[in-house]
Amino acid sequence: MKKMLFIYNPNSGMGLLKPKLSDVLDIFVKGGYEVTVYPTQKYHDAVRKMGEYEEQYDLVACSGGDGTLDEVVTGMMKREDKVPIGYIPAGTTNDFASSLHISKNMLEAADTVVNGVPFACDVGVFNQDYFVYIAAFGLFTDVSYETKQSMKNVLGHLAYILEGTKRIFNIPSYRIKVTHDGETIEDEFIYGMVTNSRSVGGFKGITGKNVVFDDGKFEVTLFKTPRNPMELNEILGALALRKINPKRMYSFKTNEVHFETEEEIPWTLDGEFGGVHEEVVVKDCQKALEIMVKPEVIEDVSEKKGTE
Ligand SMILES: Nc1ncnc2c1ncn2[C@@H]1O[C@H](COP(=O)(O)OP(=O)(O)OP(=O)(O)O)[C@@H](O)[C@H]1O
Repeated sequence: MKKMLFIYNPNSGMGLLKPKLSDVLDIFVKGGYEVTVYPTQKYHDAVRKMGEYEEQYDLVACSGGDGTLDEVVTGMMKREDKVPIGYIPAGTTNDFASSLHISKNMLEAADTVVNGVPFACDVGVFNQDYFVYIAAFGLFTDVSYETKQSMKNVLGHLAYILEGTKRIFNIPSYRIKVTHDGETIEDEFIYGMVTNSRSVGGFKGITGKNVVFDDGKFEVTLFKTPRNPMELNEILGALALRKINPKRMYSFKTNEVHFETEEEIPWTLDGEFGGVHEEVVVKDCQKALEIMVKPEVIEDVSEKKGTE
């Protein structure tokens, strides 16, 4: 029998897993796995568990929100013996799962874990850390004025806060030197994100078109600081239409981008606090990990699309 480690966050988002746990485990066993189950006990526990296990598992499955997936991916990236990851989304937003068409129905997602196919997916390297689908700085990424939920739904709240600041004009702004592909941009920004995702905080389309997850490239979207109400309105308009406005935003694809600031700025990685940094190097580690997906979606999420 094949061996699976199943890590889940009993506290995550909607608490959907608990009533389905027995059925989920049944699907895993019927799928041919002997399962070791581990409910996370505290913050960062999944990373610790990933770093400690000595058994030879054929698959590591996890269930929880983006934070739990991020921890399992981070733990797997640090291991020599990498195996595919299965994911049952149980959080509130689940941007990444929806990008990979992983079902919100727990039992369907459990079926994909054991009967799906491994998809070699890009992983983001952020200085010494890792992320699955978004590294972001700026508004809402400062823990001191952060509520958990607003970190998740970044763009919704970006629009919300900007609406509220129409008159006050006290939006935190950062002067940043951004370098990618031999080009340098120096400007003032209120918000920026490096993504490998089709939706951010439920906002589909804002990270650009033709996003695939194994092309070795991120989408980088940077929002310039508005200097007057008209510029602010242009940003709000772009957010409402989920479209890039090249006058107010920079948008490009790259496999490596550097951010340098004079002051430390707060970042989030996959919706969790990612520390404050003056210098950040983000690299795309192409096809670094395998994630289980439904066979029929490979063509849609992969760069092979259209070239074969
Ligand atoms: N038993 C626990 N008690 C407290 N925190 C935990 C526990 N297990 C995991 N965590 C932490 O909770 C954080 C959030 O986890 P996760 O993303 O799975 O859920 P969520 O935040 O409810 O979901 P979503 O991100 O979709 O809103 C993670 O950083 C994780 O380390």
